[in-house]
Amino acid sequence: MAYVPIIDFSPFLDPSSSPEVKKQAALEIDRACREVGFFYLSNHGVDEELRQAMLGRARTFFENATEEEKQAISIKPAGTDHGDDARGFQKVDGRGKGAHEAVDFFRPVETAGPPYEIGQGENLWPSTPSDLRTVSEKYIDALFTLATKVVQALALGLGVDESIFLTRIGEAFWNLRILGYYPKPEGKQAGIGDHTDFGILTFLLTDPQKDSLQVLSKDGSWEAADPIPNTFLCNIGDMLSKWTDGIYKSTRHRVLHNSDTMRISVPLFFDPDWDAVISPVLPLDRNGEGREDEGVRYRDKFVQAVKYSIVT
Ligand SMILES: O=C(O)CCC(=O)C(=O)O
Ligand SMILES: [Fe+2]
Repeated sequence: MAYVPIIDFSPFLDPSSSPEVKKQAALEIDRACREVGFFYLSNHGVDEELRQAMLGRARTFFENATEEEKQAISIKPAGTDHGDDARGFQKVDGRGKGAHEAVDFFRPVETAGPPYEIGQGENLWPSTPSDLRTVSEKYIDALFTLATKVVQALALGLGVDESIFLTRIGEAFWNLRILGYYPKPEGKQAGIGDHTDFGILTFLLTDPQKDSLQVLSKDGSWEAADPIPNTFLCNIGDMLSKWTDGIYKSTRHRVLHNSDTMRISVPLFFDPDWDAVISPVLPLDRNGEGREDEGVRYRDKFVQAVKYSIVT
């Protein structure tokens, strides 16, 4: 029995499903969030052709982009030139953590720059492949629709008024990342060091390779989270953990990639609005108003994440 549960999301997409059926599915998600922090979502409504197009474009980038092109779109320090410390290409050499290459794109933020503050610059789209941007934008749109529905399902499972969540994700800050794990980098481990994601929910799309991603279980063992066809692997980020006063866990995970083939993955991080303040909505006797004094402004969390390089 796999450690991470599979959740059938169709009750939330089928307009004819009864409130009881929806509630049942919401409670299944709730349980996965409390106990594991990860779940596979099946029957999620995102077109398989679009998912494969997204994955395929990411692979084309890592297989074909030249070093010059990677250099041209590499992340530059905020405040200099057009840099913002966050958007663009990076080669992570590992140093005991895990070697990989990544390109990060973020929701555009209204900004006065250049020069730009952290995270507030322009996306640096590569020209290989030439339609990476159009495919990504279509993919992000589809994921946005899905993520909003998942957040509604979370509210239902928690018994919280969904507007508390929806008013803070109307312009949710997203981060689309394309990742390439090259096989057997010399003297290094291909992968990503263990970490938690820091937003609300991550929707992971990967190629079919197994034995790469691992999830830390409650009893301290690392459990495989291998891809399951036609599903998204979803996990909880720190902001959702904060929102639920730690009842939902942002679970640590890592990638150790040892095969001879390059592995491609595409996480979409779905985060709160850039300026949203996230404070605990639980327990419910607080009327879901949250404790503003304990609130975290998402953009401050983001800046901190970039500064201390938890943007892995
Ligand atoms: O590549 C993966 O499977 C996971 C990537 C990940 O955890 C991340 O980028 O935060
Ligand atoms: Fe992650």
